[in-house]
Amino acid sequence: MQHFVRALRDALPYWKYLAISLLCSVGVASLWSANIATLFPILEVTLHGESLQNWNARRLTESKAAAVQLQLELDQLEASTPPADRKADYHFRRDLLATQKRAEEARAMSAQWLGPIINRWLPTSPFGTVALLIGIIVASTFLKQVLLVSSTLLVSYVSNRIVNRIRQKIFDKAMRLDRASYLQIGTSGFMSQITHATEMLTSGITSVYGGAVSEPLKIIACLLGAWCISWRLTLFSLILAPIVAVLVLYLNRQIRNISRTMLQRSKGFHHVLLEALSSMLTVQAYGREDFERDRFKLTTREMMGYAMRSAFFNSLAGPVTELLGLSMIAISLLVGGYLVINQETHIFHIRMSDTPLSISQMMVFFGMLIGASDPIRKLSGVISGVNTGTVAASMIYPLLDRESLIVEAKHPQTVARPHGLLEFKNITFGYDPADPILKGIDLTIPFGEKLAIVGPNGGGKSTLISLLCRFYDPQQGKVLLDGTPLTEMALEDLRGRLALVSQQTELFNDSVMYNIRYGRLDATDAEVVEAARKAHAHEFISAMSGGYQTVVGQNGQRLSGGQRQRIALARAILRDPEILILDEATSQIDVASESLIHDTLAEFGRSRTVIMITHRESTLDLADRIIEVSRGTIRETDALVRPAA
Ligand SMILES: Nc1ncnc2c1ncn2[C@@H]1O[C@H](COP(=O)(O)OP(=O)(O)OP(=O)(O)O)[C@@H](O)[C@H]1O
Repeated sequence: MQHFVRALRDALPYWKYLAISLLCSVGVASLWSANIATLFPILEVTLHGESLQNWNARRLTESKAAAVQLQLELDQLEASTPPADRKADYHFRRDLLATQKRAEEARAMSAQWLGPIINRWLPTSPFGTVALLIGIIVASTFLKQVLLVSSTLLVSYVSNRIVNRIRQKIFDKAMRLDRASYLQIGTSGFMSQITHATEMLTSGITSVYGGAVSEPLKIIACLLGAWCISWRLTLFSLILAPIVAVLVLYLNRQIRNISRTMLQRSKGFHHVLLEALSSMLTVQAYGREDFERDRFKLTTREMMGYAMRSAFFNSLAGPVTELLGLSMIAISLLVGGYLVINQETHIFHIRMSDTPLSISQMMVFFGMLIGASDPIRKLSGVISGVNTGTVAASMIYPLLDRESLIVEAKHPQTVARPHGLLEFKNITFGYDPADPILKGIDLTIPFGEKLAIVGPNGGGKSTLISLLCRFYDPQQGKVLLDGTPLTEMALEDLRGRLALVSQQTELFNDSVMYNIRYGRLDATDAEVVEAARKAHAHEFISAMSGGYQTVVGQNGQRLSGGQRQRIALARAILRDPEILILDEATSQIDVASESLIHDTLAEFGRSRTVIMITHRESTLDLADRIIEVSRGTIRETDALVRPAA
């Protein structure tokens, strides 16, 4: 719940909108009960066929006379001496007379107060009065709807603003989180949070700032109206409320549990969806369409099962809360009917009213309870909204609070541009610290060197590069640029010096121009073309019908593997980095093109450090030095791997 409260607190910057919405809700609630209260004069006028002026004057006279009469009775009673065995009756009667006298005095006072208003503003004919009151009801209903729409729009605006901000924060978190944590949550985890969880949160916030304020206000306004007629009867009619509250609490817990499970399963649902759609080639090549369809069907069926359970408990919430409304009305109908028919003030020796209730009072009392039962029913929707919001917030906020394991330096140090020396000092690192991949690595790379890294699959070559990019920090030892640990440099500064062309070429589903320019966003078209020329990509790009505006498809799937690699290389060249990292970056490029690219790299590499991970012997020709990474250790070797001349 505390996370949901945080989401609600996020609305504080929009307090003006919420304050206006609250005022609208107060207006709606007041008009809601006022409309019902207007029934009273209509009934009085219709039942007695007299004008309101007469009715009020009669009420004033009758109440004054009744108060005088009650005072007389009270005086007589107090003058008498009660027998010893009737003392309780004596006190009861005296209290009753005193209360009734006070009630009649209050009624006389209200009639006196209302008199000038009624005389001045209301028509004198009974029908004119009824017509005017109906006109007032219609106008106030219209005003109530305007206030309702305004309040709904304001609350929707605020909840959508909050949720947009939260979506943005989750996205930012995905961008800034360290790689280990990112992989742990997974793309599907982030997708489910950004889509499903935030949607649930919107519904929760809207419920609280919308229904959780306006519906209870309506209930309070109506119960207050009923309270004014008979507070004892109002309390009596609420006798079943505690039982209903226990049932609602039980349903709440069920709905919350199901919502939590649904949200967790939605991650699996996104996972299956993402995996199947992004690996379509493998799915189709292996004829696994039915297999994937079944997998998807299973997750959707599972989701549907939970959705049905959620619908079941949510649909129960309506009848349960309606039970409260119904019980209120049924009890008050029974008791009220008895009191009015017999013109009594007590039932089963329990006092329900000070003076016997009139038919009009009883009708308005019922009207108030019926008026309260509708928002009580709607409250069930609010409760389920709050539940789903609570669950969503309990998933979202821990993610937002998650700190990246890659900590930004508080006081970043500056390193010369270009740097002079890159060092890996006594590096030990494992994705699982108990199982190190790199063990006590020492490596020094002077600026301008072209270093080739070779070694068996899984030896730790890419891992070494990940440490240089600070995707991970080593458990032991340091990576240093000119003696400054990378952990003490600004991350932006460090990564601004690097360009990585990784094994899995990642391209965006946009134009070739966009993909190359991603290396340096302010590059001109001419610079992009120049970079493409250096990567020997210009020829094939120009040959395409759209040229540089050709859209490459999702992850560049409309291009060949070698073409994708050349675009990625152009992007890295455009970045003009201090350290160019090529992780099997030319593995799919044909031999003729590769030798041309090597010429480019030889030229381009003169003013920067180039680190090449490669299994290709031809690439080794470019290197000034070759090292082998195997089983977590490095071996510096020239003769071992360099092919014989
Ligand atoms: N994110 C990760 N989480 C856990 N283990 C990982 C992760 N990435 C790599 N590994 C493991 O670390 C080891 C080294 O992997 P790495 O990618 O560094 O090898 P490599 O030398 O680059 O291999 P290749 O030549 O096949 O690219 C492997 O055993 C791999 O299973």
